[in-house]
Amino acid sequence: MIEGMRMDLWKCRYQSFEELYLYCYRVAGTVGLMSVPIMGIAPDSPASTRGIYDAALFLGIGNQLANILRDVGEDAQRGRVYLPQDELAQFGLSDADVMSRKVTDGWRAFMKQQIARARFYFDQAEIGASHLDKDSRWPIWSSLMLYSKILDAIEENDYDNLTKRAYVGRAKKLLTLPLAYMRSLAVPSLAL
Ligand SMILES: CC(C)=CCC/C(C)=C/CC/C(C)=C/CC/C(C)=C/COP(=O)(O)OP(=O)(O)O
Repeated sequence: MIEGMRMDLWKCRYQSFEELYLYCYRVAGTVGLMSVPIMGIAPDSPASTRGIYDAALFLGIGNQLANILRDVGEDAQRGRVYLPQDELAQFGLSDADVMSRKVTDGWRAFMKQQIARARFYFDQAEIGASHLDKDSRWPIWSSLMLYSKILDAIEENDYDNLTKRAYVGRAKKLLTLPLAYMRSLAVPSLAL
Protein backbone atom coordinates (compact mmCIF):
# COMPACT_ATOMS: atom_id res chain seq x y z
CA MET A 1 0.00 0.00 0.00
CA ILE A 2 2.78 2.42 0.91
CA GLU A 3 4.43 1.54 -2.41
CA GLY A 4 1.16 2.58 -4.14
CA MET A 5 1.19 5.95 -2.36
CA ARG A 6 4.83 6.43 -3.40
CA MET A 7 3.95 5.49 -6.97
CA ASP A 8 1.26 8.19 -7.03
CA LEU A 9 3.88 10.80 -6.11
CA TRP A 10 5.90 10.38 -9.30
CA LYS A 11 3.60 8.66 -11.77
CA CYS A 12 0.70 10.38 -13.48
CA ARG A 13 0.35 8.33 -16.68
CA TYR A 14 -0.30 4.61 -17.19
CA GLN A 15 0.76 3.02 -20.47
CA SER A 16 -1.40 -0.07 -20.16
CA PHE A 17 -4.00 -1.70 -17.95
CA GLU A 18 -1.24 -3.87 -16.54
CA GLU A 19 0.43 -0.73 -15.14
CA LEU A 20 -2.87 0.69 -13.89
CA TYR A 21 -3.75 -2.64 -12.29
CA LEU A 22 -0.50 -2.58 -10.32
CA TYR A 23 -1.41 0.88 -8.98
CA CYS A 24 -4.97 -0.27 -8.11
CA TYR A 25 -3.61 -3.41 -6.50
CA ARG A 26 -1.26 -1.40 -4.32
CA VAL A 27 -3.62 1.37 -3.19
CA ALA A 28 -6.95 -0.50 -3.00
CA GLY A 29 -6.48 -4.24 -3.55
CA THR A 30 -4.30 -4.31 -0.44
CA VAL A 31 -7.12 -2.68 1.57
CA GLY A 32 -9.43 -5.51 0.48
CA LEU A 33 -6.87 -8.15 1.42
CA MET A 34 -6.25 -6.57 4.82
CA SER A 35 -10.00 -6.43 5.45
CA VAL A 36 -10.61 -10.18 5.23
CA PRO A 37 -9.23 -11.11 8.67
CA ILE A 38 -11.18 -8.19 10.16
CA MET A 39 -14.44 -9.08 8.39
CA GLY A 40 -13.97 -12.79 9.05
CA ILE A 41 -14.88 -15.76 6.90
CA ALA A 42 -18.20 -17.55 7.56
CA PRO A 43 -17.43 -20.73 9.52
CA ASP A 44 -19.86 -22.69 7.32
CA SER A 45 -18.41 -21.38 4.05
CA PRO A 46 -17.31 -24.11 1.66
CA ALA A 47 -15.16 -21.58 -0.24
CA SER A 48 -11.40 -21.73 -0.30
CA THR A 49 -9.58 -19.06 1.67
CA ARG A 50 -7.78 -18.14 -1.53
CA GLY A 51 -11.12 -17.60 -3.31
CA ILE A 52 -12.31 -15.22 -0.60
CA TYR A 53 -9.07 -13.22 -0.60
CA ASP A 54 -9.34 -12.97 -4.40
CA ALA A 55 -12.89 -11.62 -4.10
CA ALA A 56 -11.73 -9.05 -1.54
CA LEU A 57 -8.87 -8.02 -3.82
CA PHE A 58 -11.32 -7.66 -6.71
CA LEU A 59 -13.62 -5.45 -4.64
CA GLY A 60 -10.68 -3.16 -3.96
CA ILE A 61 -9.81 -3.09 -7.68
CA GLY A 62 -13.44 -2.53 -8.71
CA ASN A 63 -13.80 0.31 -6.19
CA GLN A 64 -10.61 1.97 -7.35
CA LEU A 65 -11.55 1.67 -11.03
CA ALA A 66 -15.02 3.16 -10.33
CA ASN A 67 -13.33 5.94 -8.36
CA ILE A 68 -10.94 6.63 -11.24
CA LEU A 69 -13.76 6.68 -13.83
CA ARG A 70 -15.82 9.05 -11.68
CA ASP A 71 -12.90 11.46 -11.23
CA VAL A 72 -11.48 11.60 -14.79
CA GLY A 73 -12.34 15.30 -15.29
CA GLU A 74 -11.16 16.37 -11.84
CA ASP A 75 -7.90 14.41 -12.13
CA ALA A 76 -7.24 15.77 -15.64
CA GLN A 77 -7.43 19.31 -14.26
CA ARG A 78 -4.60 18.32 -11.94
CA GLY A 79 -2.63 16.94 -14.89
CA ARG A 80 -3.29 13.30 -13.98
CA VAL A 81 -4.74 10.63 -16.28
CA TYR A 82 -5.41 7.31 -14.59
CA LEU A 83 -6.46 5.61 -17.83
CA PRO A 84 -4.53 3.10 -19.96
CA GLN A 85 -2.85 5.14 -22.72
CA ASP A 86 -2.79 2.19 -25.15
CA GLU A 87 -6.55 1.69 -24.77
CA LEU A 88 -7.21 5.42 -25.25
CA ALA A 89 -5.22 5.16 -28.51
CA GLN A 90 -7.26 2.15 -29.64
CA PHE A 91 -10.29 4.45 -29.57
CA GLY A 92 -8.42 7.20 -31.41
CA LEU A 93 -8.12 9.21 -28.19
CA SER A 94 -5.21 10.82 -26.37
CA ASP A 95 -4.48 12.95 -23.34
CA ALA A 96 -5.47 16.01 -25.38
CA ASP A 97 -9.04 14.63 -25.67
CA VAL A 98 -9.20 14.06 -21.93
CA MET A 99 -7.96 17.61 -21.30
CA SER A 100 -10.33 19.12 -23.89
CA ARG A 101 -13.27 17.89 -21.78
CA LYS A 102 -15.37 17.15 -24.90
CA VAL A 103 -17.56 14.06 -24.72
CA THR A 104 -17.48 12.50 -28.19
CA ASP A 105 -18.82 9.18 -29.49
CA GLY A 106 -15.26 7.84 -29.29
CA TRP A 107 -15.10 8.83 -25.63
CA ARG A 108 -18.45 7.14 -24.95
CA ALA A 109 -17.29 3.91 -26.62
CA PHE A 110 -14.04 4.00 -24.63
CA MET A 111 -15.92 4.59 -21.39
CA LYS A 112 -18.30 1.71 -22.12
CA GLN A 113 -15.29 -0.59 -22.28
CA GLN A 114 -13.78 0.81 -19.06
CA ILE A 115 -17.09 0.51 -17.20
CA ALA A 116 -17.51 -3.10 -18.37
CA ARG A 117 -14.09 -3.91 -16.94
CA ALA A 118 -14.89 -2.34 -13.57
CA ARG A 119 -18.16 -4.32 -13.48
CA PHE A 120 -16.23 -7.52 -14.11
CA TYR A 121 -14.33 -6.92 -10.86
CA PHE A 122 -17.51 -6.12 -8.93
CA ASP A 123 -19.08 -9.35 -10.26
CA GLN A 124 -16.10 -11.37 -9.02
CA ALA A 125 -16.32 -9.64 -5.63
CA GLU A 126 -20.03 -10.48 -5.32
CA ILE A 127 -19.27 -14.17 -5.44
CA GLY A 128 -17.09 -13.82 -2.35
CA ALA A 129 -19.22 -11.39 -0.35
CA SER A 130 -21.65 -14.12 0.77
CA HIS A 131 -18.79 -16.14 2.22
CA LEU A 132 -17.87 -13.51 4.78
CA ASP A 133 -18.91 -13.79 8.37
CA LYS A 134 -22.63 -13.08 8.83
CA ASP A 135 -22.11 -9.74 10.63
CA SER A 136 -19.81 -8.38 7.92
CA ARG A 137 -21.98 -9.12 4.93
CA TRP A 138 -24.41 -6.19 5.13
CA PRO A 139 -21.78 -3.41 5.15
CA ILE A 140 -19.80 -5.15 2.42
CA TRP A 141 -22.85 -5.68 0.20
CA SER A 142 -23.84 -2.04 0.84
CA SER A 143 -20.45 -0.68 -0.18
CA LEU A 144 -20.28 -3.02 -3.17
CA MET A 145 -23.72 -2.02 -4.44
CA LEU A 146 -23.23 1.69 -3.73
CA TYR A 147 -19.82 1.85 -5.38
CA SER A 148 -20.97 -0.03 -8.47
CA LYS A 149 -23.86 2.46 -8.76
CA ILE A 150 -21.26 5.13 -9.52
CA LEU A 151 -20.80 3.32 -12.83
CA ASP A 152 -24.58 3.48 -13.45
CA ALA A 153 -24.44 7.21 -12.67
CA ILE A 154 -21.72 7.73 -15.29
CA GLU A 155 -23.98 6.01 -17.84
CA GLU A 156 -26.91 8.17 -16.72
CA ASN A 157 -24.71 11.22 -17.40
CA ASP A 158 -24.27 9.88 -20.95
CA TYR A 159 -20.61 9.11 -20.15
CA ASP A 160 -19.78 12.71 -19.32
CA ASN A 161 -17.23 12.19 -16.59
CA LEU A 162 -15.13 15.01 -18.03
CA THR A 163 -17.29 17.91 -16.86
CA LYS A 164 -19.69 16.15 -14.47
CA ARG A 165 -19.14 14.22 -11.26
CA ALA A 166 -21.25 11.07 -11.11
CA TYR A 167 -22.87 10.57 -7.75
CA VAL A 168 -25.46 8.37 -6.13
CA GLY A 169 -28.27 10.46 -4.65
CA ARG A 170 -29.40 10.19 -1.04
CA ALA A 171 -32.70 8.42 -1.89
CA LYS A 172 -30.92 5.81 -4.01
CA LYS A 173 -28.37 5.31 -1.26
CA LEU A 174 -31.08 4.75 1.33
CA LEU A 175 -32.98 2.36 -0.96
CA THR A 176 -29.81 0.36 -1.52
CA LEU A 177 -29.44 -0.43 2.18
CA PRO A 178 -32.47 -2.77 2.52
CA LEU A 179 -31.58 -4.38 -0.83
CA ALA A 180 -28.04 -4.96 0.41
CA TYR A 181 -29.48 -6.40 3.61
CA MET A 182 -31.55 -8.89 1.59
CA ARG A 183 -28.49 -9.96 -0.34
CA SER A 184 -26.50 -10.32 2.86
CA LEU A 185 -28.97 -12.99 4.02
CA ALA A 186 -27.97 -15.36 1.20
CA VAL A 187 -26.29 -18.48 2.50
CA PRO A 188 -22.76 -19.17 1.32
CA SER A 189 -23.54 -22.28 -0.67
CA LEU A 190 -21.62 -21.72 -3.88
CA ALA A 191 -18.05 -22.95 -3.53
CA LEU A 192 -15.34 -20.59 -4.74
C1 LIG B 1 -15.83 -9.04 -0.93
C2 LIG B 1 -14.99 -9.56 0.16
C3 LIG B 1 -14.79 -11.03 0.22
C4 LIG B 1 -14.40 -8.76 1.12
C5 LIG B 1 -14.47 -7.31 1.24
C6 LIG B 1 -13.11 -6.64 1.28
C7 LIG B 1 -13.18 -5.13 1.21
C8 LIG B 1 -13.64 -4.39 2.42
C9 LIG B 1 -12.82 -4.48 0.06
C10 LIG B 1 -12.88 -3.00 -0.15
C11 LIG B 1 -11.52 -2.40 -0.21
C12 LIG B 1 -11.54 -0.87 -0.32
C13 LIG B 1 -12.44 -0.10 0.57
C14 LIG B 1 -10.68 -0.26 -1.15
C15 LIG B 1 -10.51 1.19 -1.28
C16 LIG B 1 -11.06 1.66 -2.58
C17 LIG B 1 -11.17 3.10 -2.89
C18 LIG B 1 -11.74 3.45 -4.17
C19 LIG B 1 -10.77 4.10 -2.13
C20 LIG B 1 -10.92 5.51 -2.59
O1 LIG B 1 -9.86 6.19 -2.10
P1 LIG B 1 -9.53 7.68 -2.58
O2 LIG B 1 -8.88 7.63 -3.91
O3 LIG B 1 -8.81 8.32 -1.45
O4 LIG B 1 -10.99 8.30 -2.72
P2 LIG B 1 -11.36 9.75 -3.18
O5 LIG B 1 -10.92 9.87 -4.61
O6 LIG B 1 -12.86 9.76 -3.04
O7 LIG B 1 -10.64 10.67 -2.25
